[in-house]
Amino acid sequence: MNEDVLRRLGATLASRRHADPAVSYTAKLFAKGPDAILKKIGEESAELIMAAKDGEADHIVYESADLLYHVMVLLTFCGLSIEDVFRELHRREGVSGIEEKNARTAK
Ligand SMILES: N=c1c2ncn([C@@H]3O[C@H](COP(=O)(O)OP(=O)(O)OP(=O)(O)O)[C@@H](O)[C@H]3O)c2ncn1[C@@H]1O[C@H](COP(=O)(O)O)[C@@H](O)[C@H]1O
Repeated sequence: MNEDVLRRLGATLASRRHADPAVSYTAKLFAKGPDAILKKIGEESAELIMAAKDGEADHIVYESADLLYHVMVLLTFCGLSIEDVFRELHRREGVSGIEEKNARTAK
């Protein structure tokens, strides 16, 4: 569970890079290219916002999973992995939100 499920999903998505778009939704997205993946992220974000407005827990979880999946597809397409995101989240663990905000505005 936890990080492992995202690692396994990442490995599955990487294996879809050269898969048949007729049998893999991920391969279909890869074949369509970055604009199609970004469009899906926009749509899924909007669906999550609507679910949150409705306030039904199962729906929020369902739409969050859809969005996470599409973000994972984007990371894979960009040659990145969830490990890169984990590293960034681990870096932030020891930093308060205000410190992080100050560091960003100083850039
Ligand atoms: N987690 C997911 C996942 N979440 C969402 N989706 C797809 O994303 C779609 C999002 O649905 P929408 O509601 O936006 O609408 P839709 O009309 O179905 O999608 P579009 O045709 O509009 O793009 C779903 O219908 C699924 O096809 C996913 N597809 C795959 N996975 C994982 O990826 C693995 C590999 O999948 P394939 O590449 O299909 O083998 C699977 O085993 C799963 O673990």
